[in-house]
Amino acid sequence: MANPPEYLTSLFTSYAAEPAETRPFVTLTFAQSLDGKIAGAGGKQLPLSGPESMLMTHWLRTLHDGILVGSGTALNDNPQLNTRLLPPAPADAPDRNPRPIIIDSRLRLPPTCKLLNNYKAGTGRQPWVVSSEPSQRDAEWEARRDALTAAGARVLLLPEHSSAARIPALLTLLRAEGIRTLMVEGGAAVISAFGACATTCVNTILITTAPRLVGAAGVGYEMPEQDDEHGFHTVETRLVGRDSVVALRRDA
Ligand SMILES: NC(=O)C1=CN([C@@H]2O[C@H](COP(=O)(O)OP(=O)(O)OC[C@H]3O[C@@H](n4cnc5c(N)ncnc54)[C@H](O)[C@@H]3O)[C@@H](O)[C@H]2O)C=CC1
Ligand SMILES: Nc1nc(O)c(N)c(N[C@@H]2O[C@H](COP(=O)(O)O)[C@@H](O)[C@H]2O)n1
Repeated sequence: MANPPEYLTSLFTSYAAEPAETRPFVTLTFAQSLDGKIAGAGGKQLPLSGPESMLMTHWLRTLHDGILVGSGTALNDNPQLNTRLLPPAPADAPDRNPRPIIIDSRLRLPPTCKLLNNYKAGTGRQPWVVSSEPSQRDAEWEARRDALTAAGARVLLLPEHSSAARIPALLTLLRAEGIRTLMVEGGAAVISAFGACATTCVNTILITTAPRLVGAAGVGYEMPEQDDEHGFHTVETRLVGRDSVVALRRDA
């Protein structure tokens, strides 16, 4: 298959061509177990998606300008967030990899991480690391900022906000930097933060559910109760390999 499956492109064609001026279109997406866990005990990274739905996730990545994870995921999983599972594209085709974006208030991302190594090797876009300038001079934060910049990252600064205002401010910043479509992959704190403002900040929620149980010690996430009148409605339900994929869209 040389292009994303039609059921994925059709989720976005109706609106992603005309992004709002002030915020990107946001797709919140992750894989979970039947009992709603996204990782194992102690945050152990789990291969929840089967090969077919993992491939789908890589196609989904091609449909977004940016791919965002929190620093917890970046540290725990050392992810690549690229499209390496896809069949090779023609040499003259545009880069299909989305821009990796890490929310990292304390700048904990290691300069030796795979995202920066891939960028240096030409197999990934330059990672953007979004932080907030400390309220007082902080030599450690400055040293980490300088080390990340020297390793190739771009550090973007978000003004300090209350926790409820941070996601809207982040989206405004990313849209001003040219991100029109944003795929949010996790982890638990980031999913919960986007979930809390989903009715204004998220356009599509796409959840892959794998047929396994992780148990109570696994890592879960929080979502607010869905409001039938103003909430999301189901636009896709399908089996992808052994996993079920459900997509919800927020009413315009
Ligand atoms: N199954 C799946 O699809 C996925 C699973 N995971 C799993 O999730 C776990 C990591 O989750 P967490 O530890 O919760 O880390 P996280 O990836 O959610 O990152 C938490 C960090 O993100 C930043 N952050 C979060 N919310 C913010 C907000 N509202 N404003 C500003 N900054 C904010 C902060 O720096 C915070 O320390 C790992 O076990 C990983 O394997 C991660 C991604 C996808
Ligand atoms: N779709 C999906 N299925 C799973 O089973 C997963 N564990 C994840 N995790 C997310 O993907 C990131 C890893 O990406 P790379 O393979 O390194 O490109 C991981 O950090 C999570 O964000 N996703």
